[in-house]
Amino acid sequence: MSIPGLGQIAPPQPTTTSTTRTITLRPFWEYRFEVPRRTGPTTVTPSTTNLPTGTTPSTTSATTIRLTTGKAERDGTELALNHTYAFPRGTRARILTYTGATLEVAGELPASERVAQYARPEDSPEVQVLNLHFALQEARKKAKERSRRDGGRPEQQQPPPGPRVLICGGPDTGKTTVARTLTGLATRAGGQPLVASLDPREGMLALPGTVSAAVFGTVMDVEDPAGGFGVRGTPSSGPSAVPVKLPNVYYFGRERVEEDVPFWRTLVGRLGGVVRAKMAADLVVGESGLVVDTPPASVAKGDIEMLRHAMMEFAVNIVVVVGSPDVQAALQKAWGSNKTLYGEPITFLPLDQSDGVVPRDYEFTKFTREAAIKEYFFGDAKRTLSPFTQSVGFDDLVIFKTPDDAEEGYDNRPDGLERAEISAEMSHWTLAVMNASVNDPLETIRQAPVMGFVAVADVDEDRRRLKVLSPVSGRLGNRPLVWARWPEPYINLLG
Ligand SMILES: Nc1ncnc2c1ncn2[C@@H]1O[C@H](COP(=O)(O)OP(=O)(O)OP(=O)(O)O)[C@@H](O)[C@H]1O
Repeated sequence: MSIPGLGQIAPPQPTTTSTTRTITLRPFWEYRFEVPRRTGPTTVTPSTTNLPTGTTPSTTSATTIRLTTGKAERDGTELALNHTYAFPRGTRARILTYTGATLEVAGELPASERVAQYARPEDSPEVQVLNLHFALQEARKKAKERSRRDGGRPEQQQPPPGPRVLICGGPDTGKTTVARTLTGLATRAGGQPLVASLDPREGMLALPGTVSAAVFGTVMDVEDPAGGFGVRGTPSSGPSAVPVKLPNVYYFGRERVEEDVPFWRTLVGRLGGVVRAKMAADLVVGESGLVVDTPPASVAKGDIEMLRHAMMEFAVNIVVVVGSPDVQAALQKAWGSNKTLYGEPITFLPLDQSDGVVPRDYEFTKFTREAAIKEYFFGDAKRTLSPFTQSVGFDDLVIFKTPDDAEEGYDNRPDGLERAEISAEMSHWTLAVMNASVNDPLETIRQAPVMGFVAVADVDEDRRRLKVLSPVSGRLGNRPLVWARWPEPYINLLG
């Protein structure tokens, strides 16, 4: 991927080698790959696979995959036959087939690749996910029957909506992949499920540091490094490969929930309200239900209470615990005998962790975070966006910041914001533009939905002016901006 104006993305190297290979997948086999993060020599991890060799020079800067026969999908979203999909740098993904398929893999050699082979379909961890999907489809069918039969009742007696599923488990167990797959499969079956992401490290359809929810009523972008949950799925000033989703986004501004548990709980409460309203307002959305992706949980760290809070706010009636029996046991003990606000029992389902899940290290998550920020402002290889650059006087902007943790009394401050003095320290940070007025109480501003993000390209303290990049044009002065602690300013966007 090479985006004009971004100095830190290395240009394609003419010396890069590529292979054009044919990969044959039997039913339930998966082709797993990672596109290199940088250009340069790459090595392929040897494996017990049917990966052929054969090298031809190429300048293509991404790995491409074409489905040439059969049917295959990426996390629930089908690949079109004979369409060439280009996967950008840093993509880690798998292409799975239920019935057998042939893929043509070309372009840059993946940094690692293997074919996961299963002697019998039931050996694949995906069978459990598929069975769960079918069970959810049954529940959606019943919700539809109920809402057609009892939908006209007064609000308090409304029937329960479709299944509300919370996906949880330890770190790197494949939670987001399961959430994405269930969403893709539901959308493919004609549903319009709501999806909520409560993990601020990832940021669904938004920059990292946020929690968000959106209706997934249309197909997801197979080429998105985040498999359809990334920033390219959100409205922008450019065209989009697939219809965009309209997320409700709240800015947490920190990496981990434990850094400010009360504020995370507040935002989850707000998101829960949005989700309940959307389910009540739209029959198809209500019947399709909800999928909630959660931050990694550890019993030792006391995260059970965090999950319990999310279960309550979203009236969850199915809890899927991926690869973490201890989390399941603790949740069931704490919450197993409770009922949802619709009076339904709560079902706990264990799922095996797929052996394909790759733990992500610091460098990888930093790369994906940077890539998401760049993509938000500049687009991707297929869709170049031109961010609007404006020079603004210090006195024309109202910026608030979260005070340092060390500050006295911080824990007791209900608003958690203070007016920021603009300084060179703000250079290269992204700021959230809040859907509030600069005159609103600080608490209201901090909990307001996010309209979008801007990046501070430069601060000229002598002239008291800032250079600000925004995805669209428009005056910023009447909207409060929030400068939080995360994501940190790794990159100079104007290079
Ligand atoms: N079957 C698979 N084949 C190949 N890669 C996979 C597979 N399942 C998951 N991955 C990859 O493993 C990584 C971790 O998966 P995922 O994000 O689903 O885990 P998670 O439990 O949500 O992580 P976290 O604890 O950080 O929230 C991702 O890069 C994902 O694309």
